[in-house]
Amino acid sequence: MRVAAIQMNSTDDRDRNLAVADRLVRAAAADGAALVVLPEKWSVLGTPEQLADGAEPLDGPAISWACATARELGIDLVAGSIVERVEGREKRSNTSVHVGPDGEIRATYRKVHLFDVEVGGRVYRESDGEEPGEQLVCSELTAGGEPVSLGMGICYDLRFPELFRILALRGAQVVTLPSAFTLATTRDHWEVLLRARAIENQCFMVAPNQIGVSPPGNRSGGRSLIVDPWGLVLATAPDAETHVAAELDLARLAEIRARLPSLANRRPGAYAWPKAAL
Ligand SMILES: O=C(O)CNC(=O)[C@H](CS)NC(=O)CCC(=O)C(=O)O
Repeated sequence: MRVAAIQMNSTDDRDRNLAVADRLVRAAAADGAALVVLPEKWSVLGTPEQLADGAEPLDGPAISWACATARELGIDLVAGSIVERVEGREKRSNTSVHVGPDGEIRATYRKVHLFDVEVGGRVYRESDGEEPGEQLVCSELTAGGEPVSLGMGICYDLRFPELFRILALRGAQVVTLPSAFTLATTRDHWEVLLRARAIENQCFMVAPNQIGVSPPGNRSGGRSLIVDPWGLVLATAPDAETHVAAELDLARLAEIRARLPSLANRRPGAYAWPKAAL
């Protein structure tokens, strides 16, 4: 199965972002990708006010475009994450949407771990405007007539290995991680964490990142990556708005899990912390 990660420099200009996404998703499909993944907040990225203004429901312009485009191109499209406005709720969600080749929404995952962090001289308080999701999500797609289990994470989730372990135990073979990782943490943590999650859970990681400056001057680090279950980097994006693609060999995944059965060798019975220590 050929997959692609789309790297973007999204801004608060939704029309501009949709036009770039449209061009890059079409290029990825023309390059043979059957699964294409957009980055975090690809449709609108900006100040908290701009994010609030750019929020939309799942039948708004961004996901409507994603459904029509996935159907037209006959691809599975993980429409990164968008800032989702939910009827009857004050705060928004950071929501990743899997659309199938028939243009139907297959799964939605709302980011569980929100980014309330000081890094690179800036303060991020994602929870001011957004509400965390309360459940982990695996979706499914079909490649060469075989079902493929798709685990869904978003950006800062990458720092919580338990999320990926649980997705792997539920059967995830390919994990998508749309991101807007900061420049500082892309430099020092991004590749290490992605390769670790791939190695320890023996799954493919498809991780498109934002690149460059977005309002009000936040910097994202690019280096969108596709990693295999042995931890090898199959593709890295250069510093540009572009797509990168790689062929995922699912037979290799099965072989790695059979020969180095660390998932099967877990000892959950020994992991219960002694009650006396709590
Ligand atoms: O940067 C922006 O403008 C927008 N960023 C985002 O939307 C999100 C939430 S603020 N970024 C992350 O989760 C970064 C995680 C991260 O960078 C890490 O864990 O190191």
